[in-house]
Amino acid sequence: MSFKRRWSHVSIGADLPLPRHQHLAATSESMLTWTTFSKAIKDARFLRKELVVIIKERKTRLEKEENPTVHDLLSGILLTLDANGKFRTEEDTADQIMGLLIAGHETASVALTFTIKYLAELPHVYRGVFKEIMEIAKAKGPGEMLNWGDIKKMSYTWNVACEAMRLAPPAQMGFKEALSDFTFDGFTIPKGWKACWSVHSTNKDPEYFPNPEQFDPTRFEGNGPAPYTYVPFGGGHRICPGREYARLEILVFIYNLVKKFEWKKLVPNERMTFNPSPSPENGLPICLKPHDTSSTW
Ligand code: HEM
Repeated sequence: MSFKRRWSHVSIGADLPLPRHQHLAATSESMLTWTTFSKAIKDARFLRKELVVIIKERKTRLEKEENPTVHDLLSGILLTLDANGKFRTEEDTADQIMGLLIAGHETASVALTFTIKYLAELPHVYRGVFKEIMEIAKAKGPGEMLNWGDIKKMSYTWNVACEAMRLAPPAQMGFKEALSDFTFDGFTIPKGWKACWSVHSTNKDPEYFPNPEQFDPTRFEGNGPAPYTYVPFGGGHRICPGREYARLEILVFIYNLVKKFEWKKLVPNERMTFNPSPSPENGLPICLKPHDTSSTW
C-alpha cells in the first residue's frame, strides 16, 4: 500500500454536524456583540422556528394517541409536566432542545478536540494512554465491545482528558444568582445579583494547581483536586447532569482512535480562538498514521 493511501488527513475541531455558529448562538446572544454573532443569532432563530414546526406536528400526533408514551427526547419533553404542573409550550420545548444540543454536543466536541491536540503534542502522555488502552484491547476477543469494567480501567486516559478540560474548559463561565447578601474578597454582592463564575481562572489557580499552564495528568491521581477548585462541569446541585455520559463518550472515542492510530498536527503553532468555546483556528487538522504501518512521518 502506498505511503499516501495509508495516511488520512482529518479535521477534528470543525467536525460538527450543524454549522458551528448554530451551537454557539444561545450563549452568544447574552455575552457577545451583536455584530460578531448576528449571523449565528439569525441561524439560531431560524433553527428554533423550524423546531417549533416539528414540535407542533408531534404534539398534534401525540394528542391523537389514546395512551401516548415516551419513546424519545421530544415525546419525553412534551409529555412531562413542568415545575408549575403544566405542559410546555412549543417555544419552551424548542428552547429545551436547543439548550441540550449546545450543552451536550459542543462541550464534548471541544473536550475531545483538546485531548487530541495534547496527545499530538506530548508523546510521553500519548504513550501512557496507548499502554492503558492496549492492555484493555489485548484482553478482548475479536469484535468484543467495551464494557463498563473497561471504562473504569481507563483512569490515566480520563486524567488526561480532565487535564485537557482544565487547560481548555469547553464551557468558559456560568451565572449564579445570589440567594442572600454576601461579601467575597472585599466585594459585597447583594441578594438577587447575578454573579459570573469563571471556569478558566478557577481551574488555573496556582494555589491548587502549581505550574498551572503545565499539562500534568497526575494532578488527578489519588483524591484529585480539592472540591470546587476544578470546575469544567460546574458544581453544586446544578452541576452538569451530562458529565458521566460525556466521560463515556470521550473515553470510547479516544479508545478507538488510540487503538488504531497515532497522529501529528498539520499546523504546528495553530492559534486558539474563543467564540465562546476554545477552538483551534484551522479546526485542528491532523495526519493519522495506523499502528500497523512501517512508514515514517
Ligand atoms: C465535556 C462535556 C461537558 C462539559 C464540559 C459540560 C459543562 C457544563 C457546565 C459548566 C454546566 C453548568 C453547571 C453549573 O451551572 O454549575 C453544564 C450544565 C448542563 N449540562 Fe453539561 N457539560 C458537558 C456535557 C454535557 C452533556 C453530554 C449533556 C447532555 C447530554 C449536558 C447537559 C447539561 C445540562 C442539561 C446542563 C444544565 C443543568 C442545570 O442547569 O441544571 N452536558 N454543563
